[in-house]
Amino acid sequence: MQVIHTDKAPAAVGPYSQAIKAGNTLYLSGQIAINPAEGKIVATTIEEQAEQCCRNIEAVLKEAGTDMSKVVKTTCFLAEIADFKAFNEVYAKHFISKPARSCVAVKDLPAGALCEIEAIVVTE
Ligand SMILES: CC(=[NH2+])C(=O)[O-]
Repeated sequence: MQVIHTDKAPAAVGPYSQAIKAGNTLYLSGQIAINPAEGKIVATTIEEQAEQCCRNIEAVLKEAGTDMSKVVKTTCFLAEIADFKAFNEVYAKHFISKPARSCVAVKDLPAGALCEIEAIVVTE
């Protein structure tokens, strides 16, 4: 088991790692729209927050030596299901390979985030 950490993605806001590699599978913790340089959520709209989540995921994947094309499954959490369409438009620009996905609306997300994305990657 290998812990993945990069300063180019936000530090965890709780007791978890940014990602854990176990065998040829990489499990990414959920990313909310924390800007790693600021250490807080700066983005205000769902589009901006979705973009920051994707950038954070890309940074963790890069640290692990992989990329978005290897993501096999994501789980997406929205604070408002009304954001589904706008969220999808940003998400689709990053997850071009269309991994399997579940997307649900939840009551609240950490730090008042509007969205959170977690991902599973199978490496070679
Ligand atoms: C943001 C997140 N991944 C957590 O578990 O709080």
